[in-house]
Amino acid sequence: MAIAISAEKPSSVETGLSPLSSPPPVILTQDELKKIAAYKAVEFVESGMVLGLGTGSTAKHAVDRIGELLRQGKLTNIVGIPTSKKTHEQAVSLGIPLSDLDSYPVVDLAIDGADEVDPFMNLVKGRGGSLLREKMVEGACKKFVVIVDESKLVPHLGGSGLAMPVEVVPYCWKFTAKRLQDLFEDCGCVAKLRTTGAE
Ligand SMILES: O=C[C@H](O)[C@H](O)[C@H](O)COP(=O)(O)O
Repeated sequence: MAIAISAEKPSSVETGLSPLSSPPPVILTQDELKKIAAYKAVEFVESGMVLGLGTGSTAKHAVDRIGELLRQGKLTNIVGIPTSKKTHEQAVSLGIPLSDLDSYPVVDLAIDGADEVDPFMNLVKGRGGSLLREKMVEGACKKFVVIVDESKLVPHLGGSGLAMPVEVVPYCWKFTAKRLQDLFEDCGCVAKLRTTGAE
């Protein structure tokens, strides 16, 4: 089951009041919108759950919130299964108890961001480099809550015009990149190795 939660910028409202008496418009940053959506998603979390912890700048807010609720004693007995090394480190720093799919092959709820969401809730994920682990953890969950801000909503997958993530094994990656590029050469796609810093 997949649920998408998105936060949209409020549209301006005509009030008929003079500009002097109108409150200033609330302008939320993209990060604030991500945080609002992430906090909403965490409302699905219940004590005792095994949770898939997503990766990325949106999921980070959800993991922060889960850590906060655990610290406050509002959530108890949670087991987190992180979808990346980065999320693992964040969860450890917040004191969230962690495990893996070997010990917990069924995940009650996973919360993660996405790169694109189409009107049918199909997703592009993995642009942050965590595609494989996300697929493993989120493929094992009973409920999947996807948190996105309005910039991720597209009329069709690929609609953002940004790179489509494909995870490959390191062995002969140039060979694989060439094969991939050849598949889509009619569209002028270029296969590029995603790098992080010097890696
Ligand atoms: O590999 C990364 C994940 O799929 C992320 O959930 C996705 O890239 C969205 O990341 P962000 O919330 O930073 O836009």
